[in-house]
Amino acid sequence: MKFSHRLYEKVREIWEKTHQHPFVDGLGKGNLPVESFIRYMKQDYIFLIDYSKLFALGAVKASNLETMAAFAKLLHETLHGEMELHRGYAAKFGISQQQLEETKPTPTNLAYTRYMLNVAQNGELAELITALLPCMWSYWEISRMLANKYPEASKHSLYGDWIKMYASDEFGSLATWLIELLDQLTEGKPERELAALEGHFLTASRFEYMFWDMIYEGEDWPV
Ligand SMILES: Cc1ncc(CN)c(N)n1
Repeated sequence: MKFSHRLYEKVREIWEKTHQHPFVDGLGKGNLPVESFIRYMKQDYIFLIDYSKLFALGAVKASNLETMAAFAKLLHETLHGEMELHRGYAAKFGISQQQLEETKPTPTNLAYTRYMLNVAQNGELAELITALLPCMWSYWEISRMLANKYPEASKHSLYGDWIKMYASDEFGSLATWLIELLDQLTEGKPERELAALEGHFLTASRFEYMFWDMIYEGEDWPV
């Protein structure tokens, strides 16, 4: 069995629960309150600033030019493709780029990005990938699931662009490239190392669920 299949099985229940989360469902149904989406978009923008750095670290840890170039492409696509989606939404809501950048992270947002950056800085390339992969892979899954479940979802005047971007073949091909690289890197690795990688994938999948939930519940610092 490919290691990515093992990872998928490990987190299947968490991802299914994520698919049913009212925030995610509201994106598909189109009835998510706009204030929740604005809060998400601002938190996600600063999340992506840190997330981009993981790709830069991936280029540092890559062992060949082809892999370096692919991480550089992922970095570019995140800064200029994915984050452009957020800047476009912000402009619609009258939020400036500076206001976006000055958003203060919630506890869950900060904990999630610090966790991934810590793994990326201290671990080898396979660890970096398992920590960042639920982010890309689960968004690709969620958006395709929503597009199938709610055929009108990708035409929604507000949330349609979000669904189209994450369900796109371009986004999917970046996620698939990472999955395939991880499968190559883990071939023949001892069980002790595979279990540690599985642990990163599980933790990041839990954080993905928590990210949706903290927006929905309006999490903030208690003091
Ligand atoms: C929290 C989160 N997770 C995943 C993605 C998809 N890159 C995102 N934009 N934000």
